[in-house]
Amino acid sequence: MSAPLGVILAGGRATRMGGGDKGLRMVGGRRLIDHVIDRLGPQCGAMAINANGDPARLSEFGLPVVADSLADHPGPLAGVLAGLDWAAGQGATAIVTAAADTPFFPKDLGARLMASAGPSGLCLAASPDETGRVQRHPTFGLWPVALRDDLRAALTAGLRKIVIWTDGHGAGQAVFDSTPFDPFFNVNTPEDIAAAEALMGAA
Ligand SMILES: Nc1nc2c(ncn2[C@@H]2O[C@H](COP(=O)(O)OP(=O)(O)OP(=O)(O)O)[C@@H](O)[C@H]2O)c(=O)[nH]1
Repeated sequence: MSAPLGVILAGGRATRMGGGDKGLRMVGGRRLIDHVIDRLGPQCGAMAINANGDPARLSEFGLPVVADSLADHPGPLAGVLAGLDWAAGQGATAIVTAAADTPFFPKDLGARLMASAGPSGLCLAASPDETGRVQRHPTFGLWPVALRDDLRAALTAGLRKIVIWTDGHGAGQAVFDSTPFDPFFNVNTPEDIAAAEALMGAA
């Protein structure tokens, strides 16, 4: 199987950050999306960024910027669908998604998702939280292009919660270690930027 394509989910309103594009925030002297590109690039074929609004503001990364294909559908699932539509146009069979606000996600994300995929080819990443309970991270997943019309129909019918759809398709789960810190730590607030910079040396 050829390597999946990579899609960086960079939509959303970033209300906890005070608005704007979270992916353009500086962490350790670089934009969050730069960190994500560095991690995802070696794990996939071509990459694209998904975001709403004017794509020109994200053109500096030199990657295609794909807008959500379903207007007015809040949440990252619309971004996953837009990524699948883009990948279909490239003749690809699957995408790996990564959130633009998560600078330390695992360097073996794509390989582990592929190794743990369910029969439909779907897989989500997960990691234990501070209580030891395994939490899924639905913005980090392996998504087969063959399911895009099914996803489009579900979203059009009002689906909001990713895991309802992935559970319905027997998605696999790749569980990553959370020590010394959770690699899916994401930057939501200005305080999280400081926390990410403190972690930078350890990542
Ligand atoms: N395409 C798309 N992606 C989204 C949307 N909402 C959130 N995301 C992505 O989903 C991931 C998690 O986003 P959140 O932090 O929960 O939401 P947010 O809107 O970015 O931030 P808050 O407003 O502070 O909750 C990030 O990668 C976002 O870029 C959306 O409406 N469309």
